[in-house]
Amino acid sequence: MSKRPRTLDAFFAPPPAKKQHIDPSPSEDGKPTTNPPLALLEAEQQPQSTHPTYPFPIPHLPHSLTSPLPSTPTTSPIVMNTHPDLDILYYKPYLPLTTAKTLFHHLRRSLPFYRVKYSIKRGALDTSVTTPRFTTVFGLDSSASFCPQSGRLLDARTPGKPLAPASLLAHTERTTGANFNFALVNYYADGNDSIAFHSDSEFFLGPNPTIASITLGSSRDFLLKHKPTPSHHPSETKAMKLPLASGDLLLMQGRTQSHWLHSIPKRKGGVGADGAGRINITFRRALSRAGTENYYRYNVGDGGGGGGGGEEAYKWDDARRAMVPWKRSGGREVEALRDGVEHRESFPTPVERLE
Ligand SMILES: O=C(O)CCC(=O)C(=O)O
Ligand SMILES: [Fe+2]
Repeated sequence: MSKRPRTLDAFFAPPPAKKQHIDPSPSEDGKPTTNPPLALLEAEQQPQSTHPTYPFPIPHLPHSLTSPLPSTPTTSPIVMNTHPDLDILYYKPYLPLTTAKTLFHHLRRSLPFYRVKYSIKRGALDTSVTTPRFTTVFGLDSSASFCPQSGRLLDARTPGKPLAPASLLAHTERTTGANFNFALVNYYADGNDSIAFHSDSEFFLGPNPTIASITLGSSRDFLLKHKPTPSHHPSETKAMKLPLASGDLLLMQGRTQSHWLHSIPKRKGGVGADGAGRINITFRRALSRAGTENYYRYNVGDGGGGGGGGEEAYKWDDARRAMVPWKRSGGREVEALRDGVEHRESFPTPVERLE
């Protein structure tokens, strides 16, 4: 077992040693291309990372995915700052199309996802909510680390290692000038999967957080509207629509989270024309342990970094072309889950999201 706490870096970092090289197949014009099947094949041959609380082995990104990320951004962003309080940079595209496609298939195939169930108070009533999309999360706030033996979260007094520089994360940090320590991953399998209007203005992200949001796979509409104001500004009622496409990056910053709401509405007609689902990665920076606990609770459920257990994991099944419940095995997982039960009770009241 690894002695090093492995979180975001374990997934996004390139593997430590290049064991073998598979030449990418040439395209018609003779230039090498990143070919998805080859890249996936390559991924299967990479050493796998482990994480004591995650707790499944996860393949590293294939080299063919890390090498095409240039050291400087290739496109200038569209600046969206003429509406009140809106401060968005829209990189369209941010990743080359073939890279985005390969990354989509790699992530969908490799990651365990969850459909987290939780309860919220509506008036006096406890209402049970099932998140209407698949989610998972990687990362730790800057005050926390994982104990590799027990899977517990350790507090600030325990020396934790900073996240290692990693390919997609580092590229996004270089592009945006921001620093991140979390990646939330959403998978919208079809048009019924969605996220309701909300803002990511959680206190543990600090005031005016910067959030980088990457789209992979199918396009989906992203709606933005201003939060209610005393003057009933028109942007409260007429939502702005951005058709986010594979490889796009949206950087939300400044007063965007404190003053605007965003959503991915359900879409009639199921999946997009390309027949695939959509993966969304958001990079964020949590400033306190409350961030770690909240993100794991709401994106992995009680099987995640905070301990607990019981949330069902799903994995992509190539033959059935669907997410199917994943039957896990292995002693380490059971140990982490058992260990987490008592720890779960020490959670602070989580920040709730309305679906
Ligand atoms: O899928 C998206 O583009 C948005 C996801 C989102 O808003 C969130 O996870 O907070
Ligand atoms: Fe959001």
